[in-house]
Amino acid sequence: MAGTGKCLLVTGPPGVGKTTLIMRVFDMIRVSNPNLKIQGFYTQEMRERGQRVGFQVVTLDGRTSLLASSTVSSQESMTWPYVGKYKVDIASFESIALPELQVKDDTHLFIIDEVGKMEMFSPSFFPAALKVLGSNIPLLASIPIPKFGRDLPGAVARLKNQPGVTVITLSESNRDSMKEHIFDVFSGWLPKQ
Ligand SMILES: Nc1ncnc2c1ncn2[C@@H]1O[C@H](COP(=O)(O)OP(=O)(O)OP(=O)(O)O)[C@@H](O)[C@H]1O
Repeated sequence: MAGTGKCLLVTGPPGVGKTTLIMRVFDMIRVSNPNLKIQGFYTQEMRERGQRVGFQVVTLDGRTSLLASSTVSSQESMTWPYVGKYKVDIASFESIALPELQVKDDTHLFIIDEVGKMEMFSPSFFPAALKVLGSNIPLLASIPIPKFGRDLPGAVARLKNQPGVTVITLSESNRDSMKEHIFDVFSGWLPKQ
């Protein structure tokens, strides 16, 4: 790994606003220069009748795929790993996330929300994220801090320690000012219109 990455890593407890922040910054960047080629995905809750029933991955151009579900009961899902009450559909996640992490000559920015426990069940995901980091293409990513202070998986902790990675810890009091700060940092890294 060359360690030349231009990466901001947003961390914070569940629900503090990581996805919201990243999507707001994404919108600001897109408006500032609509010609940028931005790859990546964000992770979104799935709700039915007010209850959370799973998570899906959404690409930045709006395609969706299942990440994990508490209601799936097919034969196929018998072997899927559990995180809490959710079964992780690794194949579905990989089908949409891995192509987004392909480093291409004309990519300006990667967004990965999030590098979490469910995503880490894919053996190909973390190596792909490290490749993005080593590509010197700017990267905005999020990593959750687990609720009960358990250690992050080793690989995730490693990402935080890569050279070129700046960690931003989000709280309710700094999340609005961080939006401007992160946008400013990326504006300095990205081509102007
Ligand atoms: N700056 C903000 N002002 C007001 N509400 C916010 C803000 N950021 C997030 N929220 C609200 O907080 C809730 C959680 O936000 P979000 O999903 O972005 O958090 P998260 O840190 O990504 O959560 P998770 O770790 O579970 O993925 C949402 O309902 C969102 O509308």
